[in-house]
Amino acid sequence: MKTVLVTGGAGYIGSHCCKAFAEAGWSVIAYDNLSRGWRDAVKWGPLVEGDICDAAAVSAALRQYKPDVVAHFAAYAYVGESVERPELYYRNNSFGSLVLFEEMLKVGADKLIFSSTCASYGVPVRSPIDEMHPQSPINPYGWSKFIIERMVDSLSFAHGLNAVVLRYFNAAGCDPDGEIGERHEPETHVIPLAIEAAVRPGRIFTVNGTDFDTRDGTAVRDYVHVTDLARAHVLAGEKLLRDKGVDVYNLGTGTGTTVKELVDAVNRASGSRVPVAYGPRRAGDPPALVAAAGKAYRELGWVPEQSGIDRIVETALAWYRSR
Ligand SMILES: NC(=O)c1ccc[n+]([C@@H]2O[C@H](COP(=O)([O-])OP(=O)(O)OC[C@H]3O[C@@H](n4cnc5c(N)ncnc54)[C@H](O)[C@@H]3O)[C@@H](O)[C@H]2O)c1
Ligand SMILES: O=c1ccn([C@@H]2O[C@H](COP(=O)(O)OP(=O)(O)O[C@H]3O[C@H](CO)[C@@H](O)[C@H](O)[C@H]3O)[C@@H](O)[C@H]2O)c(=O)[nH]1
Repeated sequence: MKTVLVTGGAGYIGSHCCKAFAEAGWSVIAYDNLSRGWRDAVKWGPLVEGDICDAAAVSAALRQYKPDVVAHFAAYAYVGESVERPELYYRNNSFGSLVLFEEMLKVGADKLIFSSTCASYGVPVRSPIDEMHPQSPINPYGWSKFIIERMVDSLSFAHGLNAVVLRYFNAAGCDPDGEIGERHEPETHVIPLAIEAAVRPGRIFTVNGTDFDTRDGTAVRDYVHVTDLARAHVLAGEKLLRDKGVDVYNLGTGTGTTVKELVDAVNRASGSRVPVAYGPRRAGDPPALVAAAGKAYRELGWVPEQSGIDRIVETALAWYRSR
């Protein structure tokens, strides 16, 4: 049986990946400091409570569990917060990743799956965005991830680190079995906030910006179901067991959805109307991010199966109601 150590395994995407790896027959260890994760989201193996910035704790976990693959999700991931407090992002994400990678190399753990982001592209110069698109982030979160990607390249060249870098577009939806879901505190993500406004009396959903150069003036994102993302990690893990080097894949669907279209989808799924207000753009938000993900389809054999916007909203709403 192969073992994967999942940093950030108590978080939203990390916990869904723990489930996918366990279902594929892997032994799963979650490594998380619970700063933004949830103890009860760790259900498919032990939780090691530790910080990626703590070299001794990382080293102890690697030595104890000897993972075949490390899947590295642990990070802060709010675009808006990163604009206000960039130092948090460079320390926790960029420095923390360096500590993790150094400790991995010291113990000979040389296979990494890294959670990168379409936020590393910045404002696209062409769309859909393929992996060769220039990376020029417009927020510190995107830069913190860009820096980690460059570290991965350099450590691969110098020390033989092998990696699959996955640039996710917008993770969305929840486990269709309802075992885990999207939980951020504070919640800043568009789908849970729109659902909350639809379901809880008195809540109003604010559209951030109506003057983007998009089909209805609101921002376009490529929403991809978290369960589809999770499956891509298992395929990436299997690839790492076969191949050496560094490979980069976009994970998205190729279909963009505007904020207004999302609100329509939440209206359809919930049977009520989201009360909407219109506000200014949020700092650091690109107008449109849509993936060209053909490389992942071709090379990993990954096909998104649950990423239609209605299915995403349906699973997110079911999770919300179950709580
Ligand atoms: N949510 C998205 O749409 C999206 C898109 C692209 C990339 N990503 C990336 O995917 C990863 C997971 O995102 P998420 O939405 O699940 O976030 P999340 O906040 O739900 O999960 C992150 C987890 O990492 C843990 N963590 C943070 N700092 C840590 C540290 N120093 N040491 C140990 N654990 C730490 C948190 O406690 C949390 O459980 C992140 O790397 C994020 O940048 C997310
Ligand atoms: O109440 C809200 C919340 C969000 N939005 C807008 O909806 C879009 C999507 O926002 P959000 O759900 O916060 O996602 P992103 O800001 O795109 O960031 C997510 O997706 C990125 C990839 O695009 C990841 O890297 C980040 O970690 C993840 O938080 C943006 O235009 C937001 O301004 C609103 O209009 N109203």
